[in-house]
Amino acid sequence: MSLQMTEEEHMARFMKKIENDEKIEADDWMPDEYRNALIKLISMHGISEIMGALPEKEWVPKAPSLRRKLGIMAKVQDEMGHGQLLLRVAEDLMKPYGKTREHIMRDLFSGDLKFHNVFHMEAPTWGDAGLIGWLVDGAAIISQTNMLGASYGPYARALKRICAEEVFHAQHGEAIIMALAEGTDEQKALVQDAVNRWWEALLMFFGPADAKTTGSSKQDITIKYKIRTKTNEQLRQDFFTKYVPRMLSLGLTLPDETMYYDEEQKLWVYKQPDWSRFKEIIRNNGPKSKERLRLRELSYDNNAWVREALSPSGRVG
Ligand SMILES: CC(C)(COP(=O)(O)OP(=O)(O)OC[C@H]1O[C@@H](n2cnc3c(N)ncnc32)[C@H](O)[C@@H]1OP(=O)(O)O)[C@@H](O)C(=O)NCCC(=O)NCCSC(=O)Cc1ccccc1
Repeated sequence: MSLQMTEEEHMARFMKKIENDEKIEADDWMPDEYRNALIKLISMHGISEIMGALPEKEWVPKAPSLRRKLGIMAKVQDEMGHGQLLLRVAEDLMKPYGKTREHIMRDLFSGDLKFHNVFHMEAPTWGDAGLIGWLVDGAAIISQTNMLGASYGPYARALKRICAEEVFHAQHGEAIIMALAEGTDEQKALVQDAVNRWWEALLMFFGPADAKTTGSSKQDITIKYKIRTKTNEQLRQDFFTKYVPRMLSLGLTLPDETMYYDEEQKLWVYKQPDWSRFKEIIRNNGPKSKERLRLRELSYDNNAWVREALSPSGRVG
């Protein structure tokens, strides 16, 4: 019967499901606009988790104690796991286009698929390693809980597990930052320097407020289809509300002297980051973009034999 339905009837039924908060599953009919928005969002999210493992991976051999080494090693492993989980979700969506995870990886190497701005940045000290866990994972929790009720079932279910693990990651980061913030002057300075270095990248984390910066924005589409509920700017404001008081209570100085909370508007007023720099960074012209992409590509090629052995046509042993 469903084969005889017209495109309009399919669309009406689909929108009814969205309105009723029913989940859309991988094999259900969906409009191209919905599928393409999900592919873009989930492949970018998945690949960012994988690229996101690299800055902290640099700190595994240099962690200051065995306990910290085990903690950061487990986190790196978790992030790679999140990436794999999400790439599987994206792969299912790309089936009608005959594309696989291999294509996502190739798109990353060719520059066609962008990864998250924060993972193009340097992490030169142990303060940066702690700050990534505390504030980058903290920002990730805010953006991802915004999609826990996503209309696309496979993504919502993957996010449930991912968010639960991200909470551990944020606690791991917070523990590192608290230890440094209660330490010597030199240790306190490590945290402040890391905050100064990461502030702009953290503002950029949630994306530009509207399409003026990048020329396109899928916020309207993702909100219309109930993939997310809040806009990029609302998420950024939530981040300030949660973390600015915590940063101040640790004795940290905000790198933006002009920032304040406007009681009337119920909004944080802050200095905009340099959005032209954001565009450059996500075009793989950030401080660590090329080096991390090279590393990713090298390990992808070195491990080709594993994928080959596991493929149905591959030989094992
Ligand atoms: C909220 C936002 C980030 C941005 O909302 P959107 O609806 O996409 O905004 P909009 O359409 O207005 O953007 C216009 C254009 O700009 C692009 N663009 C925007 N922002 C960024 C950006 N920040 N970086 C780079 N590009 C960005 C966007 O793609 C689009 O490109 P186009 O012009 O179409 O080519 C959304 O993508 C999201 O929720 N992602 C899922 C969660 C996720 O990715 N989490 C992070 C990683 S996991 C993590 O952190 C855990 C972890 C921690 C530690 C270590 C390891 C792992």
